[in-house]
Order: sequence, then structure tokens, then C-alpha cells
Amino acid sequence: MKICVLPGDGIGPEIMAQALRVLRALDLDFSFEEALLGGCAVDATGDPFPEATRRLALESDAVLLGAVGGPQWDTLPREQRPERGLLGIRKTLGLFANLRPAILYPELANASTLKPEVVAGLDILIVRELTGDIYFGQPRGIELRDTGNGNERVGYNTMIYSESEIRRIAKVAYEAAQKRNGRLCSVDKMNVLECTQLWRDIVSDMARDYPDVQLSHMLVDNAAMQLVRNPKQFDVMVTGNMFGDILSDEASMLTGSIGMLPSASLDANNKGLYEPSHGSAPDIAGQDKANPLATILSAAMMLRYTFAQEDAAQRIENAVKTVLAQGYRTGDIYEPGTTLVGTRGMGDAVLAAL
Ligand SMILES: NC(=O)C1=CN([C@@H]2O[C@H](COP(=O)(O)OP(=O)(O)OC[C@H]3O[C@@H](n4cnc5c(N)ncnc54)[C@H](O)[C@@H]3O)[C@@H](O)[C@H]2O)C=CC1
Ligand SMILES: CC(C)CC(=O)C(=O)O
Ligand SMILES: [Mg+2]
Repeated sequence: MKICVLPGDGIGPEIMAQALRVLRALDLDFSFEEALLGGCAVDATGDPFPEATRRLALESDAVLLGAVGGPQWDTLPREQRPERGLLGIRKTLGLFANLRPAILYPELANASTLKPEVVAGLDILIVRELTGDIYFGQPRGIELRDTGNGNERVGYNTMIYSESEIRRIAKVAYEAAQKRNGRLCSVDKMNVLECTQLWRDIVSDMARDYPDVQLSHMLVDNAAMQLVRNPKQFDVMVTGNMFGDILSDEASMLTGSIGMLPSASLDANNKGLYEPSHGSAPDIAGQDKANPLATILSAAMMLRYTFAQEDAAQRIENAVKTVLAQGYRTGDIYEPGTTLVGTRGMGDAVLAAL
């Protein structure tokens, strides 16, 4: 089995190194091949998603990604931005279903900025549509227009979903809810946006095919509030690309840190790209401070979803539970009385606990 490894930028290479150590220690039949994506690819080739990376990703069984982006690339033309590379690989591989589980490990109840009783036992799955919405919709741009206030620049994007795009992500979410606690909350902004009115209509229509799932709807502004007011009311949440991007970062803080939130991005056949939900964290890059657990847990998701190696996935997840119980903490989840470790030190601890 071939895994395409894309360390990316910022903390990407540091956290990826630890995930690879853990995967190699499992002694499974995997080969790893590295390629460039994001800012490092721009620097080397001028293209954030070079052809060689595209070929390797397409011919591999799964892709493991660190993170891309950083301030040094922020002034480049939009098509050369590192994030364009990320959107490009998601679209090329047809990765429409992004699963972001927000689970609070009991040992981290005090690491959350919310009261322990609000988050204790938290286990939410956010299902985010990943290849549509305003992130991909056309037309988009910045151009000069006569707005009535003279000729001035206007910026615009298009929020767009087709019926089939909504159906396929809703199916993933309904089926996930069936395997969990049977509750699905669909998040939209149908009171303002036609695009999400269609979203709500289709998700509602599909409910009759899933009589064992209890469907509810919530407007996204209320959902953002409810996530911090009473997050345990949620089981599975399904939403579009942009709302899911925002709500999953919010949910990550319920788990103690964004450094704890893994993700799987899947196509229709469970081929996938696995990456932490966070970005390249330029503020701590190269300092051995980043929490590698989201990436290590993303590797566990890869074993589960793409390779159906449930035992190996659980071995990694149990090792993470063990190191947290042993009191090892990177800076983002540190609290007095625990042992502060760096990125590599956390990797050492997970390896020892495997
Ligand atoms: N999937 C990806 O590759 C993503 C890339 N980005 C890119 O990353 C760059 C930085 O974006 P930001 O908005 O700052 O978001 P970010 O997620 O990189 O960082 C936000 C905050 O969380 C902290 N943080 C993130 N991951 C951490 C970890 N593993 N351990 C400890 N602390 C961690 C950072 O230090 C920072 O204070 C930008 O260029 C952005 O476009 C942002 C999100 C996702
Ligand atoms: C380029 C962005 C869409 C990446 C991001 O923030 C994410 O996927 O969470
Ligand atoms: Mg994001």
C-alpha cells in the first residue's frame, strides 16, 4: 500500500515526522513517498500543486498531509497561494466528505476554555462538505465596477450547491448518525441564502430514508452559539464547506486545542486524504512546540477508513489516551502538574505507549 506524504509548510514537517514514526512502528505493509504541496511547492516549482504531486496523489492509496500556508506567501497572486494547492488536491481527488471528530479526552477536561461540566464526555462528529460552496463557486473575483459611488473595486464570490452535491454529503452524514447515536443536525442559513434553502429541502427530503435518524435543523449563527453553550446536545452535524470550516475550528477548542482535532477527507470509495484540522501555525513553526496529536490521530483515521485496519487505528488511539493519562502535554494543552513536552517528545511518548 502506497501513502503519499505531503508535509507542507510551517509546523507541517514537524508534526508529519511524528505521525510517520508512529505509522512505521506499526510495521504494516506501507510504503511512503513524499511530495510538495503548498508554499514549499511554490518556492520549488512556482505551482502550489505541481503535476508530480498530482500524479503521486492519484496513484497512491491514501494521502497524509501536514498543513500549508504562511505569511511569506500571502502577497502572491491568488492562483499561486499555498491554500489553492490544498483546494486543488481536494477537488482533484474528489474528496467531498470531510469528517472532523471533536472528542474530549477526559484528561483534557481542564485544558478546554469551557467549564469541565460543559464539555465532559463530548463526542461530536462534524461532517463538512469539502469540494463545493463558496470556496469553489464561480464567478469570483475582484474587479472595477461603477457602483453608484463611482468606479471602485468590488470583491465577489458565489455560494453554490447542486442537488447531487447536497445529497451525497447528506448520505454520508445520515449513515454516520446511524452508526453513532442516531441524531443529525443540519446547519444552514436558509433564512437568508437560497443556496442553503435548497440544502435544507434536500436534507429534509432524505429523512424518510433514514427513519432511525432523528433530524434537526439549525441556523449557523445559532449553531455557533450552541456549540459553546451546550455542545453535548450534538451527535453528528452536517454542513457546507465554509460553515463547516468555521464550526470545526470552534469545536476544536471544546477538546482543549485545535492541535487535538484530526480529519479525514473522503471520496465516494473511501480513498482519502488525512490531515489535522489546523493550519501551518507559523507563530510556532520550527520551535518543537506544535502538538502532533491531531496528525497522529489523522493517521489512525487513515488506517480505519481507507485501509479498514481497525485494530491498528485503535492501537494509535489507545496510545494517545495513554500518553494523556501519563500526563504528557504540549504547550497548547499544558496545565500545571502535567509534564511539558515538545513535538518530538510527544511523538516519543506515543511510540512508547503503542
Ligand atoms: N489545512 C491547512 O493546511 C490549513 C492551512 N491554513 C493556513 O495556515 C496558516 C496559518 O493560519 P492560522 O489562521 O494562523 O491558523 P492555524 O490553525 O495555523 O493557527 C491558529 C492558532 O492555533 C495554533 N495551533 C495550530 N495548530 C497547532 C498545533 N498543532 N499545536 C499547537 N498550536 C497549534 C497556532 O499556533 C495559532 O496560534 C495560514 O496561511 C492559513 O491559510 C489554515 C487552516 C488550514
Ligand atoms: C484553505 C482552507 C480552506 C483550509 C482550512 O481552513 C480547512 O480546511 O480547515
Ligand atoms: Mg479551517
